[in-house]
Amino acid sequence: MDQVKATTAFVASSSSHVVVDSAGIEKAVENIQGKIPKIEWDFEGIHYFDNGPLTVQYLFVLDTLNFCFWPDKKLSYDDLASGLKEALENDKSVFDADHLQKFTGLQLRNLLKWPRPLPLEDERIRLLHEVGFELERSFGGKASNLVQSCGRSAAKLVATIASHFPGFRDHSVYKGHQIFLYKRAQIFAADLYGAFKGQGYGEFNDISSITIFADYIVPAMLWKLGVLKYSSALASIIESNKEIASGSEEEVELRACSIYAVEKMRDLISVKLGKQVLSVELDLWLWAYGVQNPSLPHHRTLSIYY
Ligand SMILES: Nc1nc2c(c(CN[C@H]3C=C[C@H](O)[C@@H]3O)cn2[C@@H]2O[C@H](COP(=O)(O)O)[C@@H](O)[C@H]2O)c(=O)[nH]1
Repeated sequence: MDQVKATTAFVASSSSHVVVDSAGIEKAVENIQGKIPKIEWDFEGIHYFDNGPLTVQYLFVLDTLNFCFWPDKKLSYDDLASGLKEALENDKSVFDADHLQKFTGLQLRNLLKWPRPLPLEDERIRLLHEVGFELERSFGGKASNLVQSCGRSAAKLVATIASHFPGFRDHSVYKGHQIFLYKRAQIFAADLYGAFKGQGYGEFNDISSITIFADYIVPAMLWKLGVLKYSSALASIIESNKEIASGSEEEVELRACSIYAVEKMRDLISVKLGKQVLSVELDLWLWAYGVQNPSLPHHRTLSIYY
């Protein structure tokens, strides 16, 4: 996690298209007035939960596929979470490692009851195969063993996932430097923490080391709050729904500056309000408000990472 914090700080200090506005941060923190709106994990009531290892398997599959919904105007994260939940309720073996290795695009589509190909469907299938294969090879087929092997450390969980599963290596090269963002690996740790309410598979002694999950909703919310400012060229690209290339300076800045800005918000909350807040809590607040504002323009990048 130190790499995520250090490298995103480097982007924020070198950025050309996005500015992290300290006055905007001050204002956002003042407006919070000591109360970070408390959002319940699963506030939408769409996730599978049985308090056991099958929930861990469900969340790992969910976060393997937790990216790029926007190219289909109707598809959202909720369709994925609730579709996978229903599939698991109908067949408890659906996400067994041997099944994951054999999934086809059509099967995944049918499982989610989606009438047309999913965005980046071939990549989704490749990633399911990769996860099934590596879970079987190194963790007895079970995501719960992967979690248990990390001894209640969220940072170790993120590092272990990144080292075993290439599809989770959410890195970019920016102005010659490697930048670490790890959205889906971190959100898996946060989902465990949220679903199991910090107990059992969700107990981590270092949950405060996790940063926000740099997707396309949180940057849009930070922009709306005045925490992020865009160059006029970037603002017009986002407002006109033009695609931004994966790995471009603009894309890396949007994501990295979001992580850095929320870390700065945490620091300021600690100094001004004497409270320690988790990035997980700030992320859920920002994301929940962001998705409830569908008119909020967000950047569009074809990516398997978010
Ligand atoms: N930063 C952040 N990004 C998140 C989530 C979640 C869902 N987390 C669940 C966990 C607990 C809650 O109960 C949530 O339901 C999805 N995303 C991202 O949003 C985008 C989808 O948007 P749209 O196309 O409108 O559905 C896409 O990039 C997706 O990867 C989050 O929590 N934080």
